[in-house]
Amino acid sequence: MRYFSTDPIDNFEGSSLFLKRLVEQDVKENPVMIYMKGVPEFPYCGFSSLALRLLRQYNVPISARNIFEDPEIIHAIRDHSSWPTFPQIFINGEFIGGSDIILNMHLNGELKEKLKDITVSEESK
Ligand SMILES: N[C@@H](CCC(=O)N[C@@H](CS)C(=O)NCC(=O)O)C(=O)O
Ligand code: FES
Repeated sequence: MRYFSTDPIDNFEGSSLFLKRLVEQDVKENPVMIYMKGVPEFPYCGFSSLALRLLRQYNVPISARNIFEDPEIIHAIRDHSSWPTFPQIFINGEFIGGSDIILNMHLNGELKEKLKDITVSEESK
């Protein structure tokens, strides 16, 4: 499980262009990316917790970012997905949806299909 922080980056952190690029990079570089409320160990909200719990059943590397860490990132994420609420899940760069959608896809087998080519690399085991 990878968990990102915006802290170590101090050049143009906080600017809307920086955050837009950060989101683009997140979803490009991380096959399963979740923007959530809280950190994976302590989800702040049941919706984020549910989405994470479902994704964790598939033994794929999951990357997460806490939207409260830098609330400005919320705008960049919403601009990228055109989706208003959190959590937001991206798989292979594609916006998938929030917890309702992930739950439905888990139940109908679509999530398994979407995640089938994503493997856990040695370093993230
Ligand atoms: N039905 C939504 C539930 C998520 C939801 O309603 N999230 C709300 C409450 S956590 C939200 O993000 N509201 C906007 C905000 O808090 O900025 C889903 O499927 O993901
Ligand atoms: S933080 Fe209240 S419903 Fe998610």
